[in-house]
Amino acid sequence: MASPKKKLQGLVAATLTPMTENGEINFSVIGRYVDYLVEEQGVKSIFVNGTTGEGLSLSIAERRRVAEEWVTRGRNKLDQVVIHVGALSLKESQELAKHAAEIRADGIAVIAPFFLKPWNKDVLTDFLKEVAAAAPALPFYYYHIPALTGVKIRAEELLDGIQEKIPTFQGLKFSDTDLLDFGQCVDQHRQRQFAFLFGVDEQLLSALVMGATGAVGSTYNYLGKKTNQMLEAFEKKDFSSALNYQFCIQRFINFVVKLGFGVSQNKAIMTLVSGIPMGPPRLPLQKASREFTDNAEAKLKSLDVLPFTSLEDRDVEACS
Ligand SMILES: CC(=O)N[C@@H]([C@@H](O)[C@H](O)[C@H](O)CO)[C@@H](O)CC(=O)C(=O)O
Repeated sequence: MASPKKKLQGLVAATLTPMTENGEINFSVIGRYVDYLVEEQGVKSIFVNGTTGEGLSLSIAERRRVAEEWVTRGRNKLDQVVIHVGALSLKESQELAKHAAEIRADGIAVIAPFFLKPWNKDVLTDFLKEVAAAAPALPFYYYHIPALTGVKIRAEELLDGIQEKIPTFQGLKFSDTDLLDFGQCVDQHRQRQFAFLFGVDEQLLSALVMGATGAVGSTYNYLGKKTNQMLEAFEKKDFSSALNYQFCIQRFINFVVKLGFGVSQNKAIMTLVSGIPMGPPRLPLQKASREFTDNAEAKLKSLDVLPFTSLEDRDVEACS
């Protein structure tokens, strides 16, 4: 059975895939991106080629190169690099899983195939098992994101007996708001040392209470430091501070969600906060508007989350 160097825990940034203005992948900034995550956000693990990374919008050749670049640039700097290898084609998924093992990534994750869909737990498990078998030495994570895949098989149901079928199964990345399902996954498998990684950043505190062992998300690219403060407060059982941090994060996410928030907007915010150009997203996504970026910047300043916020910019919203 695969055993990771150590359990995947804490914050895991779902990385964006930087692109040039003409839509090619901008590999040249990935080294800077790694340093930024580690040094400025205190985030030491990453999840590559997922939703935020537009993994399903990249060609297989691009996905391989992106994975390679993150693994290479992250060596001796990052704790863990998990590669999302989900694809509609089982063969492509297996090729990516094998490749992740060859480049010595720390783990692989897979979403449910979402065009011709598995309609029950056993079929989904069979698909995941075939992918996992292509990388028998790598920890395997199931990436549950029913709102995007349309595959509504409950994670609790899927986890039942999964390690008997997929010996490398190591954990769950749960990008859904159903805390009953999430809580039952934790409750029923606590003794197995699985990683339970929550994927709804604005609700992380509730998931921590349920037993989440870590979190994978888009906003940890630029709100990692703030979210780490929440994790520290939670760890110290300072629930009132933890709640303040969560509310602060929620104020920002709630604000941008109302403006329309997704991968494109995450790219614009990350560019603004880190100074590293993320470029536009790939079609069918469209670049965030200037108006969106200006509004997001003003909100971040009012919450005192931007490194360049001056004291005069602070208002009563600021959360420490
Ligand atoms: C649907 C979606 O993109 N969810 C994000 C969240 O981080 C999300 O952006 C955040 O909670 C704000 O709603 C992550 O779960 C996605 C993710 O981890 C990934 O990119 O693989």
